[in-house]
Amino acid sequence: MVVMRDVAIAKSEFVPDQKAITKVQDFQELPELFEYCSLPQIVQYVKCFTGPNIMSMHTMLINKPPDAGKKTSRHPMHQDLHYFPFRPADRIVCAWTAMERIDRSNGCLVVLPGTHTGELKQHDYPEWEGGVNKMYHGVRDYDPSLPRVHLTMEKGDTVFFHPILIHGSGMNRTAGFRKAISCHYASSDCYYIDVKGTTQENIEKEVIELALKRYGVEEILLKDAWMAKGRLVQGERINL
Ligand SMILES: CCCCCCCCCC(=O)SCCNC(=O)CCNC(=O)[C@H](O)C(C)(C)COP(=O)(O)OP(=O)(O)OC[C@H]1O[C@@H](n2cnc3c(N)ncnc32)[C@H](O)[C@@H]1OP(=O)(O)O
Ligand SMILES: O=C(O)CCC(=O)C(=O)O
Repeated sequence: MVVMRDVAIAKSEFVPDQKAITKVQDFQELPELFEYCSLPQIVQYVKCFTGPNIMSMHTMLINKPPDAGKKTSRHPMHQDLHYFPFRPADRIVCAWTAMERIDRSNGCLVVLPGTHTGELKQHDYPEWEGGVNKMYHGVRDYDPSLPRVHLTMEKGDTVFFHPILIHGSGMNRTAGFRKAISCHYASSDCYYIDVKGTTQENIEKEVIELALKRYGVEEILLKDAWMAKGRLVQGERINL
């Protein structure tokens, strides 16, 4: 399990540590949370994208904190495929469930409809004055005049979205922590790719640096991190 803190409050001496937590990732070893990934209400839709052999690849309990005044609670516009060294993209889907009412005031999801039919684009850190969270890359060039849809959701509402869809989330202007739970699924028939020489090289480099710093692991590729995180939800584990 990885606990992530908001860059603007991680080092604050005025904010208690647990109040800086912006998400808990990789909860696949925690049975109560992992139950979300096999809920029939979710899986019945997931399998329309993945087919019968379903793997959970990435899990998150997102706890977007009240913004500390630097707008770091925003999540830059991105395509999730940037982080994934497996294909095909059409066999990957994210389920994202609101754990309370979420609207523009507490930083709802923002999507650019139709962009899932495009290509994976170059991602880099956005040049934000107040700083940006580590490993929060943003899509470099997209048409800012494309229509945006803000997803207002009630508690328990779930969206399912494609990994090439350009999306992000806004600033939390409220005093509460905005909570959502999500799982990225893929068909176990998907296959790993080598990201060397692709736009994904920059995220692989960061993951390698993090693995060395945190776990002392020297020889690792992006796909090794994903192989270790993936769990079979239903069907047969084939490639992933
Ligand atoms: C490849 C990542 C997997 C995500 C795949 C997801 C695909 C789905 C779509 C998305 O979610 S897109 C966004 C994907 N990115 C992330 O989810 C970012 C996840 N980030 C983290 O989990 C943590 O921020 C991270 C593990 C990278 C923190 O790493 P560290 O181990 O370096 O943090 P640590 O708590 O040990 O603190 C080390 C230093 O960083 C600082 N720090 C802590 N949190 C930070 C933060 N959020 N940003 C920048 N700096 C941070 C901290 O103050 C400290 O500073 P000093 O070294 O100066 O003492
Ligand atoms: O929950 C959020 O604020 C954004 C989540 C997101 O963009 C993602 O999981 O890819």
